[in-house]
Amino acid sequence: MGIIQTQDFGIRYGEKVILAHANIDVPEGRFFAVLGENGAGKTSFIKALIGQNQQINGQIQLNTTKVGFVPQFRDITRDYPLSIAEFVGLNYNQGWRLWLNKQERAAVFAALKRLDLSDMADKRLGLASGGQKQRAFVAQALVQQPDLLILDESTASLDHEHKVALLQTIKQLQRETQLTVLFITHELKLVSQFADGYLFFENGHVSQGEASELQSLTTQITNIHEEDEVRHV
Ligand SMILES: Nc1ncnc2c1ncn2[C@@H]1O[C@H](COP(=O)(O)OP(=O)(O)OP(=O)(O)O)[C@@H](O)[C@H]1O
Repeated sequence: MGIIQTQDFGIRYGEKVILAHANIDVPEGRFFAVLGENGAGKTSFIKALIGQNQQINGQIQLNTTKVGFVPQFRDITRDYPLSIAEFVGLNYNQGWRLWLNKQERAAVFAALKRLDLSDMADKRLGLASGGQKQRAFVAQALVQQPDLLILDESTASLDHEHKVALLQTIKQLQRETQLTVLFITHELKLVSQFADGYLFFENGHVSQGEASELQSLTTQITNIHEEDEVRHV
């Protein structure tokens, strides 16, 4: 049984149809790229999946309650007061508890270690580099050992070297812990080196495919963009 399954699933906002007749089945333990143009419906779909979008029809099933989500935008300015470890530990904090128990602390440090942040656990997050911040965001999402990790454009603001490093870490995690990863991105060429499947949102539909098809999808989409650019000259 797949970890994510939909049957004749759709999303509409009023009269506007975002997605229709979606039938997908994402197997457990895989790394899936979530692709599509701006406004194609990727975020709407993810929100529906985690129960934050009720403007839906048909069936959508998520076969786990343990989901880690790394959102696209985080407002972490230089004066943000928490250390990286405290920030990662916020996953346990419901706004009323100031300290963690022994087990929770151990889970925080395990997540920091996974993301190679042990040496900078006490560094203030506001002063961390872009790459370190992204790793802290992922560590926070991992603390409660999710079965499904969803990342929304986590590599968008990083330079190439840090993009690759973050993807390598996530790939290793997925392989070693049987985590299912949904990686929302516009960086097709980059993610095609790591993903073993994809969901592609386009014109109100979603298609699902294997890693072997990602290369041709990349070429197809790149060609469309190049044609558009030529037309606009
Ligand atoms: N709550 C809402 N009410 C009405 N329209 C919405 C709502 N949320 C999103 N939309 C619209 O639905 C469409 C799909 O948006 P969505 O954010 O899901 O796309 P996306 O593929 O995630 O885009 P991006 O890559 O830019 O993040 C867009 O046209 C957007 O303006």
